[in-house]
Amino acid sequence: MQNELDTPAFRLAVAQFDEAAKRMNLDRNLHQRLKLPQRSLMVSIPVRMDDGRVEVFTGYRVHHDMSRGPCKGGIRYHLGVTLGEVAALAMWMTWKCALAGLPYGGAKGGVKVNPKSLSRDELQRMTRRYTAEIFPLIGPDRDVPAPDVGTDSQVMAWIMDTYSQQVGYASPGVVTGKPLSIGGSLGREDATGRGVVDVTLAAMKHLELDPSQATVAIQGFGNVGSHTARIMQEAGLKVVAVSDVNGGLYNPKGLDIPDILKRYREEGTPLGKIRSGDWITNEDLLQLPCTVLVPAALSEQITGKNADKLRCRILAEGANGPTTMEADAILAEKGIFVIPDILANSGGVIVSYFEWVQDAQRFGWKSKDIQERLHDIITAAFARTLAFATEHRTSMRMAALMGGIEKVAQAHLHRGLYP
Ligand SMILES: NC(=O)C1=CN([C@@H]2O[C@H](COP(=O)(O)OP(=O)(O)OC[C@H]3O[C@@H](n4cnc5c(N)ncnc54)[C@H](O)[C@@H]3O)[C@@H](O)[C@H]2O)C=CC1
Ligand SMILES: O=C(O)CCC(=O)C(=O)O
Repeated sequence: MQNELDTPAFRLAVAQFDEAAKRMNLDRNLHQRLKLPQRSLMVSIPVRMDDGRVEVFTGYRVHHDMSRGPCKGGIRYHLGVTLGEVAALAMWMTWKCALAGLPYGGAKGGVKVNPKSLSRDELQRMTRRYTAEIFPLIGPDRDVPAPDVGTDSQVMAWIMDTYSQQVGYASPGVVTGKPLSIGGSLGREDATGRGVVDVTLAAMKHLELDPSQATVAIQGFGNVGSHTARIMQEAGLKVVAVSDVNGGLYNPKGLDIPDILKRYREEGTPLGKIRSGDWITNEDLLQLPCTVLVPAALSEQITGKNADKLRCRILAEGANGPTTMEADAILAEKGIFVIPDILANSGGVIVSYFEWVQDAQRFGWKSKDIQERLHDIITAAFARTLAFATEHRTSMRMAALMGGIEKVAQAHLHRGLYP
């Protein structure tokens, strides 16, 4: 298995973990165990295509660690999906859930596919077959998937339906990020973006920066990027750049985000045809002068090659694993304040937790309560991480990782597994 795990994302996750484990003097046996997934399932997914052919897709579901509770983590549909990437994302989920104090372990899933190349019927058939193949691993008390890159509430609804058919009753708690009609939660759709804004505002307060004078550039305009843009603007910051896979728009005077959202999301107009700013590449976007840079697309975007060119004051990592370790060292030298992924983007899984609790309670919470509880949990995690980083003179990333790993280590210790 180790050869198949050997991908850039997995190497990054393990290198971060090794560094944190060394600093905290983590038990050697536990270190060896947590370097690898607890279990990984690789599945073949035969799908009848609309033209009658059968195409076989490859999918994965990985459980990194379940010492603290059921596993939790999204499902990614993307051509770049590999076992190593899914395993890295699962490891990050373990630390993320522990850091936020959620009673979960870490998991992730994925299918190597471009979902945009499938018809809606093909996508539904593929999702149902993938669910049937990973059925032995998932369940409300076992492993609870959610949306990630290339998946959304509709995909979660198909998973919930397929799982429910198998067990013979409606089981809303098997996934989060569902439509409201089948047990979804208010506020889950924009939760990751809302959390990014909550921690960005906390960082600005710490750095004594005025939000009304701040500019924001956001790479990625999907679930995380688009809601981050809207909520940043609602909070009084000026969003000067947004992008998707094809490139982005830049306007130093500020973009009209509600108008862009309406045309891009509701009318399907490509970003390049919305003339409210200059057209720039994704590489250009990362190098714009701005107060806050939010990578909200894929991993390893900020590397040893471009980190020196960043001109932001705060890097708020909406994406998972957007920054390599080499880049981290350069950003530290430049004095860029990094809010690491497992903290910055934890709003999604925090509200997923609320959804799972509401499903178990069969009782829906108000939007106001969800936003307040999200704010309380994520800003408390930010404050703990900042206090630890300051006291131990370490980076925010190492402080966040050590905070999460420590809770996982305690769970292993109390359960009598290690040392
Ligand atoms: N959806 C969620 O609740 C959470 C997502 N995340 C992370 O946030 C990131 C984005 O996820 P979502 O917004 O859910 O995905 P999404 O599929 O909704 O959107 C992805 C966006 O990234 C863009 N993109 C893809 N490749 C790109 C590239 N090479 N350069 C620039 N842009 C590119 C796409 O065009 C799209 O706008 C991922 O790293 C994901 O793991 C983290 C926590 C929760
Ligand atoms: O909402 C969830 O359960 C997980 C979201 C996710 O995949 C992530 O935080 O990376």
